Amino acid sequence: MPDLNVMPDPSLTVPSMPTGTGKPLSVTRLRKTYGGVTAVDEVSMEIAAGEFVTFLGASGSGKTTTLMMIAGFCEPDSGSIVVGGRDVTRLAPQKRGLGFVFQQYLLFPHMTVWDNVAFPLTLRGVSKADQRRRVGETLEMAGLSAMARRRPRELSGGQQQRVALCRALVYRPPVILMDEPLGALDKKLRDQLQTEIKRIQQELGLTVIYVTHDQEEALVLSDRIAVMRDGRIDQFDTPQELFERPRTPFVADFLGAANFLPGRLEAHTGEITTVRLDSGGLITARPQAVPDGARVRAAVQPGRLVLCPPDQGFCTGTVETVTYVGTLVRVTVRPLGGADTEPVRLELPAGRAPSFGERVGLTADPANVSVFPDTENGG
Ligand SMILES: Nc1ncnc2c1ncn2[C@@H]1O[C@H](COP(=O)(O)OP(=O)(O)OP(=O)(O)O)[C@@H](O)[C@H]1O
Repeated sequence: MPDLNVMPDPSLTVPSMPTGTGKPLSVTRLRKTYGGVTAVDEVSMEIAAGEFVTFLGASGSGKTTTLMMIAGFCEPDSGSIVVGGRDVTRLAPQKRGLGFVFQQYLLFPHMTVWDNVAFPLTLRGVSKADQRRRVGETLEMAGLSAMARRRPRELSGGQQQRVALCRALVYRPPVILMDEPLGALDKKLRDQLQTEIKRIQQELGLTVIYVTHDQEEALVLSDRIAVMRDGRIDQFDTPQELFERPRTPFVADFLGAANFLPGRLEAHTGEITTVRLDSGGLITARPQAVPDGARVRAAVQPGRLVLCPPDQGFCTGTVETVTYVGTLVRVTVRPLGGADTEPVRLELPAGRAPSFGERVGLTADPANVSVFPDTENGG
């Protein structure tokens, strides 16, 4: 039974946090080396107030180092960080006023949920009355009001992570930094908390910088994603742009496990680029600044390919595998003839699945086909 004397007055728990609390953040030519390793290499980005930005990349691509420099836990070799117009590059972490949520919840085990969430306010000398109001409304927003008197060990992993989120939100930082905050949770809980994080971020207009190596998570949460590789940003764009207009083969592959079809650039006509594939067919793509005759790779996501009658698309082949994954079906097609016999991967609605062994044609809207120089093969 909770001690009702210390429970917040319900009249004070009506959510009243102002929206639009987030501030813009700009990072200019941030660089960090460790011995001979360049962890972060001249990273620059402008993040708008209220934007949800994710650093996405493989292990070792520099995501955490970039975030830690923004947080102030890691000193950059050069470059600057400006939050809401204030240069914070040389400030100690606690002077930057940013919020953090990490994979490890780092809650105080001996304190109740309420006290854990109130802690940043106590540190900042916020009055008791204000603390009650802010902690109350923050817990309510995260659906934790009923657990205010529990200690962390009496909570599930997901609930503990929500408490950690509340603790970061309670003092309304202008920017919240999150490093794989859902990394330790199972898939179902991750999905649930993703929705909650997004809801709270939108409700409050928070600026969030989020680190993950999980592309699905990045796509669900982000207004924009910075795809990182070897300490640099390959592309910083909306999820849609990254999918539809990947600027590098790495982005095309990392986001959508693209098919890369080797060939030679045949012609540019108006808004269309034509590539003669090694498998014999012609594929049309978005215009690209690649010279005629160059070796190229035409990239197309499995979900952007469409079946057509044999001999009518850019490729004709035989259905090699058909795998149902929920409402989708994954299909591989082995192209007939030509030098290129790599199977092509498709993702189709389950109702449109072809049969094993069927002969099919493949086509794609040119707007969904990217062309990249094939640097390994003379492009
Ligand atoms: N304290 C350190 N000392 C030496 N090298 C480091 C240090 N921290 C990071 N690095 C190196 O810097 C590079 C970038 O590391 P970082 O942790 O930023 O990558 P990441 O993308 O966050 O990876 P992960 O997803 O595995 O956390 C890696 O090559 C890493 O080994």
